[in-house]
Amino acid sequence: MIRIGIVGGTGYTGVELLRILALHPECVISVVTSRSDAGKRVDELYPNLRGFVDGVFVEPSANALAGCDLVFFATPNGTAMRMAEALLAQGVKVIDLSADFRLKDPAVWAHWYGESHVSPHLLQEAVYGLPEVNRALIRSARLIACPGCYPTSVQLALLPLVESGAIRLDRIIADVKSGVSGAGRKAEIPMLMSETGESLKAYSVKGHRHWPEIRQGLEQAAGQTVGLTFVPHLIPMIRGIHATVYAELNAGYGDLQALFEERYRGEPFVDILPPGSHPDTRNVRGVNRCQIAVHRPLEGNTVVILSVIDNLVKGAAGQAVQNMNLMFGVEETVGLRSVGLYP
Ligand SMILES: NC(=O)C1=CN([C@@H]2O[C@H](COP(=O)(O)OP(=O)(O)OC[C@H]3O[C@@H](n4cnc5c(N)ncnc54)[C@H](OP(=O)(O)O)[C@@H]3O)[C@@H](O)[C@H]2O)C=CC1
Ligand SMILES: CC(=O)N[C@@H](CCC(=O)OP(=O)(O)O)C(=O)O
Repeated sequence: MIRIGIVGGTGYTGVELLRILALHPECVISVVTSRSDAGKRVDELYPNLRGFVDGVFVEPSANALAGCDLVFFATPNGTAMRMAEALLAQGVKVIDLSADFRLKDPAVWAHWYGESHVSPHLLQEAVYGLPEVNRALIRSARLIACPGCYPTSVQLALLPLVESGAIRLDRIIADVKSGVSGAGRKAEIPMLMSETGESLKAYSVKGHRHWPEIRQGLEQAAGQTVGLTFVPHLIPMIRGIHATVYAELNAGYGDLQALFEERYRGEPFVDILPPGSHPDTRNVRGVNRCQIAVHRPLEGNTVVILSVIDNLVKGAAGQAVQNMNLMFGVEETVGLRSVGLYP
């Protein structure tokens, strides 16, 4: 059995990890941390876990986590980079759901995250945990940087086009909407129901920290620089991400539906929908799945890709468990097979 530690067990991605891991046959949840709820029973804070998760939250420390085989960080940016090294030195593997190890260049990381990176050498070692790209590297990694939620939806939408040279790389547009759980559980006025409940707005148009992450992934796939406009939006739903991605086709681009079906053939968690489909976030709610549809509008030389995920599952905790399965030699889909809720 894999002995699991979760740092940040009271947050939205933390409790989603608990929900998935509670039913995982190869895991035992050994340590779950919280500073503000230390001493409280996990199922007192989250009664949905009654009968599935036993134990109390404990204060986070390398000592408390040392007996684990694997520690997930479901913490704000800037936390894992301060604790990962001590754990790795004790032979504990680490999967970070935050952005601490996603960017390879420490200067770029410092620019977008507002402080210097405290473990820059680990940026080189960390494997970007997008299994549809890095499956072989993930299997032998001891430190995984789980992709952000927006970057997961956008990269999966674009990889077949970028890898095959089907589109112009200098004018890609990603228009992406997120539910409010993407901002986490912390209390903030802009996230109140009365602020977001009947309202839709874009934000960070000038630059969002997921922009360099998406670009890094696309540039690795293309082998050259890309030009990307990324505009995130906050929409009045709890879970879900809907990406609408626009790109200009190059001459001789071929059958796009076949391109996507071929690229993701055998991928357990990417579902290419039939031609003409319009994916809906509710169909992936609570499941580790990305549904994608490829469209050619009537006019122009544009391809439009629609991509939906649950930000807390394929965009965070589910993808983290997918990585765990690969790292520990467990069949990739174990603990992750489920069907979305409808309606
Ligand atoms: N929400 C989402 O859709 C997604 C989130 N992510 C990333 O995952 C990470 C977690 O997100 P989310 O679950 O939404 O966040 P939340 O704000 O909901 O939860 C954060 C958790 O971290 C703990 N925590 C906060 N500060 C520290 C600290 N300094 N040391 C140890 N524990 C700490 C909190 O508990 P306490 O303060 O009691 O210790 C809490 O349990 C973030 O980096 C986020 O960007 C990634 C993809 C999607
Ligand atoms: C809706 C919303 O606020 N979303 C978050 C991004 C989600 C996320 O958690 O991103 P990281 O993992 O990179 O921190 C935001 O825009 O800041």
